[in-house]
Amino acid sequence: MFAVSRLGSLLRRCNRTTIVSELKGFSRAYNESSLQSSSRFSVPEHCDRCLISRFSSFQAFKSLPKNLVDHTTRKMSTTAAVLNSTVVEAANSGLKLLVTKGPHAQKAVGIWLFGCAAWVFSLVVLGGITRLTRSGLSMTDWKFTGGLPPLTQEEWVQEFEKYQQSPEYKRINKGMSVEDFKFIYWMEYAHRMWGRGLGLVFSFPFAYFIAKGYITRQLGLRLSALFALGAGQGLIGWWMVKSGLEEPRSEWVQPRVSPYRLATHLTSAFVIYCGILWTALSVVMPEAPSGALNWVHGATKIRRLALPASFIVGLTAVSGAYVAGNDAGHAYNTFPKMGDVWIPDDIFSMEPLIRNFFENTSLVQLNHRILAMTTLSAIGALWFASRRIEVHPAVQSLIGATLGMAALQVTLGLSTLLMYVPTSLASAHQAGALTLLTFMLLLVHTVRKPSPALLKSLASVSKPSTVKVL
Ligand code: HEM
Repeated sequence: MFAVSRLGSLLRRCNRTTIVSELKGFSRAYNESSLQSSSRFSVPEHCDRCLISRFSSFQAFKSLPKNLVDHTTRKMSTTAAVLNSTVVEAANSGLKLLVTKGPHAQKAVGIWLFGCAAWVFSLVVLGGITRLTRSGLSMTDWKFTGGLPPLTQEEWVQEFEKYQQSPEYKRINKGMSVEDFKFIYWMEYAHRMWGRGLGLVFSFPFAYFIAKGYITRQLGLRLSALFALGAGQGLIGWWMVKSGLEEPRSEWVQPRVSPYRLATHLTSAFVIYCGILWTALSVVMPEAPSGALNWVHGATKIRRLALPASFIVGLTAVSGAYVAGNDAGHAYNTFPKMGDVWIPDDIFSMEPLIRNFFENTSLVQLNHRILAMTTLSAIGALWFASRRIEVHPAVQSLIGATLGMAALQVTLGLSTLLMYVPTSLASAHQAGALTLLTFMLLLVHTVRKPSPALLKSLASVSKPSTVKVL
């Protein structure tokens, strides 16, 4: 790594005198370097090769003594070979690569999976806006493969007539015009089609990569499970919408989807998102980034704190789904007190007791507040503890960024509540929850257990400071 970065700066500066002196140092450094015995598992093999060929064909070197250039090139090739054989060794001794056929395949599959994760992210946000603009109950039927929207005025009128039979029209939107109906219909239609689009964007490249032989059995099984979850998500979505098309229990109750089904739909979306993102990270980063052995020990300590913190973030997000599902954000629009009190007196007014946790506006909101504050404290504690732990600087920065995101998310949640749930803030708060989950996932992935091969090789390096960071 030392050599590659030296060469990189050499190529950038391109000044002949500097090049000559750099080259001499470069060559000397190679001879003396402990690099050949150090390990570096995720070596981008193609980069080494590409640098070597760039090095030997670089115009400015043509006028340099041939033996110097040849010597350095030979040394570089040897080092690359040593490093790459370490990769193979690592693979043979426990490092499981999810993608075969080299770095090009790894990159292609990684880009595809990160793209799919971004698609799911946007789908969740679009779903949130659909709910917040009360558009989610505008389509009164569902086909697995979808269908064309109404194209003529006559078809729009027919579709509108179907909507007029729904409890939402009768109790909330009575008197709505066809033009207004078109808006809510298009919102829901876009959400459904975006979901189906994900199915295509996921399955076609998946089939292609399988045909090319890039996907290992383990990755294939994992992605098939995620695909099944995605298909199931469509069914859950319709199961949720159906509950909103049924007549409410009493005439005083506003028609809305079941909070249980909404929470299931949202939680499943979070699980799919995290599953794809984790897999994408594992594809492009098959080995935990390490460095010196003491950083690996530090990472273990961070992992012990980060895992429970991630669990609390997940729980807070699910509790948020119940706040949304019960429209609980429209009550107690004050903070830190709920109205004039700290704890409303009706938090256990429903029978049986357990129902209060999922259906009682007061308790649902109180739970979300408590969990949100616990999340912020847990991440704050993680940040504080990490300052005393010797760990890779990138992990340190990631923890700082996660704490910043948690603070932003709490601010967004408070603003959503205090401003009576405007669509813009509420959907930013929802996107914030996903972003916070992304940070936590990235952190847990970065500090995951290194492979036995990496541990062994780090332990064999006597001077940690000579091991370069990737
Ligand atoms: C780390 C902290 C937090 C996380 C991870 C989080 C997560 C979530 C999630 C996932 C939702 C559901 C969004 C949707 O489906 O539209 C939600 C809704 C909500 N959250 Fe939070 N939240 C946090 C903090 C807070 C705080 C501190 C408050 C205010 C006291 C708050 C108030 C709300 C409200 C009012 C809603 C309902 C918005 C709606 O009806 O769309 N949240 N939260």
